[in-house]
This record gives sequence, C-alpha cells and structure tokens, in this order.
Amino acid sequence: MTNKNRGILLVLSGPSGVGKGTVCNALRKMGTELVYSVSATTRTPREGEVHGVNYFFKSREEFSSMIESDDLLEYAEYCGNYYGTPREFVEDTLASGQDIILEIEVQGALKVKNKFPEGVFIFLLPPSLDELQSRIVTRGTETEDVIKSRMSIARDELRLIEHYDYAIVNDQVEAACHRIQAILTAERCRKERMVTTIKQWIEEVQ
Ligand SMILES: Nc1nc2c(ncn2[C@@H]2O[C@H](COP(=O)(O)OP(=O)(O)O)[C@@H](O)[C@H]2O)c(=O)[nH]1
Ligand SMILES: Nc1ncnc2c1ncn2[C@@H]1O[C@H](COP(=O)(O)OP(=O)(O)O)[C@@H](O)[C@H]1O
Repeated sequence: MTNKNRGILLVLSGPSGVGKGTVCNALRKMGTELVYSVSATTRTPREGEVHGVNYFFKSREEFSSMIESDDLLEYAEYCGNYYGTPREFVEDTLASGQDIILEIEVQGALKVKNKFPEGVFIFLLPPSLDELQSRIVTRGTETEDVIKSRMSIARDELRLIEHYDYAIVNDQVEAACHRIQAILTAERCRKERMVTTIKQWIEEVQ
C-alpha cells in the first residue's frame, strides 16, 4: 500500500567515471527538491573531498562496527574498498515525506531493491566505453591499475541494467539532469495516482 506521506527513493547507479557525482552536483545547483544520501566508505579521500559531504570516511574497523550494529541499509565491496548507505538517514528522510537519492553501485542497488521494491532505479550510461575511459583518465584521480580494474567492473555492471527502471545517457550533464527531473516528476504523479481515490479528492478540494 502506497503511503501518501512517504518520500520517493531514487537509486542512481552507473560505472565509475560516467558522471554520477557531476550529475548529482548539477541537480543540487538546479535546486532539485531532493535529499542526497551520504555514504560511508573505507576509500581514501580524493583531493577536495569533504568528510560528511562527499562521504563519511571510515577506517575498516569503524566500517565493520557499522555493519555489526546494523547501521547500514546496504553495503558492498568495490575495487578493494567498502561502501555503505547509512540506514537511519534514509528511513527518517522517507518517513518525513522527502524524496531521497542514493548514488550507489549495482550490487548495493540490488540489495536496496530487495528491501524497497517500490524504489525507482536509474542507470546512468556513458555515450560509449571509450568515452567512459577517457572521463576516468581526465578526472585524474585514479592510478592506471585502478582505471583498468574500474573499466573491467564497468563491463560487468552494464550487464545488470535489466534490473533498473530507467536508463539515461549522460551525453550532456544538463540534459541528463533534465531527464532525472522528468523521472522524478513522473514518479511523483504516479504516487499521487496511487494514493488518490476520487472520494478522498472530492473531500480534499471541497
Ligand atoms: N553499494 C554502495 N556503493 C556505493 C556507495 N557509495 C558510493 N558507492 C559506489 O561506489 C563506487 C565507487 O565510488 P567512488 O570511489 O567514489 O568512485 P567514483 O564513482 O568513480 O567517483 C561507485 O559506483 C559509487 O556509486 C554506497 O553507499 N553503497
Ligand atoms: N556529460 C559529461 N560530458 C563530459 N564529461 C563529463 C560529463 N559528466 C561528467 N564528466 C566528467 O567525467 C569525469 C567523471 O565524472 P564523475 O562525476 O566523477 O563520475 P562518477 O561519479 O560517475 O565516477 C569528471 O572529470 C567529469 O567532469
């Protein structure tokens, strides 16, 4: 049963370097009415990344203790590091009626789908694999070995696209954002449709 006051859960996945972070930042700048989940990770911060904004940077011990305390909605190992979604923030946000977006890789997204089948799952695609590689290289944050490993993971991730509701090609950042906003608008209308009975509607508008 769809709850009128519950927010919508959006999950955005896509291979490393496709532009997930860039698109989420642009969505924020456009003032999209969305809450952004901040993940925990054992990865080392990149230059300019801020604890609590980009990620909660954790030691392996801290991350293990979050798992043991059931503080994570899901977690996954990716390229030798752990990444996980803090549970309480997501649950509180949804309960407060706000819509939230999780930017997470595919293993974690599938775990979220088991727990929240009503979530909206969006896969961000690169225009081509060559363009994907060139974006990771241009970003300049990874060593050659890590780039190779991320490109190999990307091929496996792309095979799981069938589990997603929508695919968006990130050709231009602004266009990709507009497509996500269109999905959000459509999903808000779908929710409205699910929770509105004509009897209720007449009572509300009178
Ligand atoms: N399962 C899961 N994956 C996450 C989470 N946070 C980030 N990721 C994913 O982990 C992968 C690696 O992230 P990161 O090291 O920041 O590299 P980037 O995506 O290339 O910027 C990406 O696919 C992220 O979407 C999380 O909380 N859970
Ligand atoms: N639509 C786009 N066209 C060209 N370059 C892009 C586009 N989207 C992102 N980028 C660039 O690609 C690189 C990877 O983007 P990033 O957001 O870090 O990817 P992700 O978070 O998916 O790993 C960055 O250098 C970013 O500026």
